[in-house]
Amino acid sequence: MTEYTNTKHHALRLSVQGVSKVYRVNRQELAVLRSIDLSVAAGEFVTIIGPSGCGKTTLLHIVAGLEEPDEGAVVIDGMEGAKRVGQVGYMLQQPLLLPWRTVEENVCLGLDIRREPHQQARRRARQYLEQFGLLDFAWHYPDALSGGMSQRVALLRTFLFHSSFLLLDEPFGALDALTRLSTELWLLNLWQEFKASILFITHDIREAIFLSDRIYVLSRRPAQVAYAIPVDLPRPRHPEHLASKNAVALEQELVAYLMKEAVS
Ligand SMILES: Nc1ncnc2c1ncn2[C@@H]1O[C@H](COP(=O)(O)OP(=O)(O)OP(=O)(O)O)[C@@H](O)[C@H]1O
Repeated sequence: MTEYTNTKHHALRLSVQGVSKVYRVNRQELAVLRSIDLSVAAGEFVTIIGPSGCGKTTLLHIVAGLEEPDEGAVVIDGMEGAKRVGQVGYMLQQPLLLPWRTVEENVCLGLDIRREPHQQARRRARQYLEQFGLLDFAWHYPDALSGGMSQRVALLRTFLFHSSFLLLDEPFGALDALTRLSTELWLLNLWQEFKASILFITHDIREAIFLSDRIYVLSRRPAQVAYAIPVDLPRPRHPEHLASKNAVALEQELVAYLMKEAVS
């Protein structure tokens, strides 16, 4: 594993320490995660990439507190065990918008759950809908939205509820290439506006490089951290950064590793 000292960011938001997980199904054991260490610092955008089925979602579930590890610890903002639950926002690949609520009402969902005063919540939602180019859709229902728009609404909802630390599980997997790129740029704007910390899962090497400050590369199951690689590209990111020497070399390194893990 490549050692990496984080100098740009300071406060540690997440520390995963020696996490292992074995599922037991029909008296059979499936070792999924083996001694995973990783961290996310304040304001950092960190991505996990790894072969299909290696245990990425399981790891995110453990961070969120939906599952418990067999060994190891997860510390979020200094809180461990059950205390960490509810400290992060978690968004799945499917946007899961409520079909009976308009876009504005969907974006307000978390604020309503938190019992923020009705008018105040709507004012805030409208401000962000406008700032992030969604105001024209505010009174639409989810079934009238494209896939890319639905993901934007779901992301904005997650940011408004848990603005400071988000877990995103392959949120753009179902989008076509151009929509995906514009939604990635949109997410980076949102991340910078909220100064959030993000732990992101993707299968897509280009996406990992484009978005991240650092990438953790997992081995096949039982997943271990094979590398933790800093992405040495300027911010704010532009699509042309992907053609730079650094990005191309990193992409080749990741492709070679992941192809080897997928076939061997
Ligand atoms: N609750 C569970 N009980 C038993 N096995 C499970 C459970 N959840 C996941 N698994 C198994 O654990 C392995 C890892 O699954 P997981 O979804 O974490 O991988 P992943 O890397 O996110 O997959 P993908 O790349 O397909 O998104 C898979 O073989 C899966 O079938």
